[in-house]
Amino acid sequence: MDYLTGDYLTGFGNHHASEAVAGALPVGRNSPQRVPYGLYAEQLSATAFTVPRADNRRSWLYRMRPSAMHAPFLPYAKASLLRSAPDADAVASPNRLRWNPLDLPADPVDFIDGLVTYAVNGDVAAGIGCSVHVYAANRSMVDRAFFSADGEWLIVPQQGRLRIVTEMGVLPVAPLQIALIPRGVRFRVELLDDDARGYVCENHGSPFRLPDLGPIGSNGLANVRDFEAPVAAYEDVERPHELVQKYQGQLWSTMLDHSPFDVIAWHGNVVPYRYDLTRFNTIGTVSFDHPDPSIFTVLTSPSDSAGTANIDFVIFPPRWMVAEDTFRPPWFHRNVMSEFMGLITGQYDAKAGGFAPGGASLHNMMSAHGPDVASHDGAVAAALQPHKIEETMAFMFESRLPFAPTGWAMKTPLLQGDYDACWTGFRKAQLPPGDAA
Ligand SMILES: O=C(O)Cc1cc(O)ccc1O
Ligand SMILES: [Fe+2]
Repeated sequence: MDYLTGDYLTGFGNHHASEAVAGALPVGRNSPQRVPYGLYAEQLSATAFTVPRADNRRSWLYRMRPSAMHAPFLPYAKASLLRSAPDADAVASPNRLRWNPLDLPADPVDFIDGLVTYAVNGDVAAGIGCSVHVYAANRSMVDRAFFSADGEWLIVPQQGRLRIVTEMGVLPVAPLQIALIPRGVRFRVELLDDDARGYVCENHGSPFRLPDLGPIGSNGLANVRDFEAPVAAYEDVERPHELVQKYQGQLWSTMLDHSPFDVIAWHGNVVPYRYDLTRFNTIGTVSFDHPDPSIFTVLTSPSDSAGTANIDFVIFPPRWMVAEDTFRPPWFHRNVMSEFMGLITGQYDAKAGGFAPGGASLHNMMSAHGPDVASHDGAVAAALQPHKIEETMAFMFESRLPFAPTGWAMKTPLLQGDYDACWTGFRKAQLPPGDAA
């Protein structure tokens, strides 16, 4: 199948149904006494059974063997740099931090072994916060599959196209698209190009959903119809397969004597999906002032406190800048929320240099940040013609919980020792003489 073609089930939060073999999906009941073809029925719950109907998420999978048929998981044999909170080596920092892009590997490395955690927040066991990982890989996963019991995975490719094989079907995903793999869903990442690099937000809290639109109305931002889930697809492979899971921040592994991608049919609203960020209907000011970046929210994981997200996934897409008498780039600010940023392509309008595609930055709760000197001075001097910011895509994982950078993230030479320097040398404002207290 070509990576951009194929059939997809569209919409967000829908109850879908799909069968790869005619007659495999039971009709009128979830768990008949005898499932067609001797398949095994299995419910996958992403929310508690009793969550109110509008937020309740579960799917039914009809597979060749029950998932339960496996030997005990043992600690993963290789050293992994994946972490989740609490992590004794991850120490909260009030400092502004920025990293150069993660190197692409020289030795053969697949998606699982190419993952490293940059920052963690919340508490994985309590089901709050997230873990932010970056992957750099040059090999497809072969005869092995992965799932996270710790949360759903929002995958943001930065370089290299991926073919993500999941229990519910196949999702090709390229840079400027995102993929979401629900908690517990097994997947395998194959590379469609020589190398792949990207970001992952592992969400330990409530599943991502679309933000409310308020006065924007019934359309706009990420539109419901642009989310694509795969149709059922399976493989009938009887070869040893390694199944790796992330459980409470640690990797565990077991062996199966078959491929776990043996789901013939499924229905429900727990689905992997992809979304093309270039379809985002970007909205901005047509008068004055730089709006809060919440207008760029693609997905939100709400917390128990209304409007105060466990995590927001926010993008900074190409857009027209037309504001009059306005400092157009992001303003200086100190935020109660904490901001982890990455760059997929191009240049970010608050930073004239130093923030490269594949790099990352962290501005934690109440840390003062904003445009660097060059971006500030340029924006103050600019003739305010309509101007299009083009060929760029930055993003932010914004959370109510401060991020703790991992031990790896604080020790790596990718951490820029001189990041604070981008905010030195601002000229002092000149007051009229004689009015100081
Ligand atoms: O810090 C950043 O660059 C992200 C950001 C962008 C913006 O337009 C307004 C506020 C904000 O935190
Ligand atoms: Fe910010």
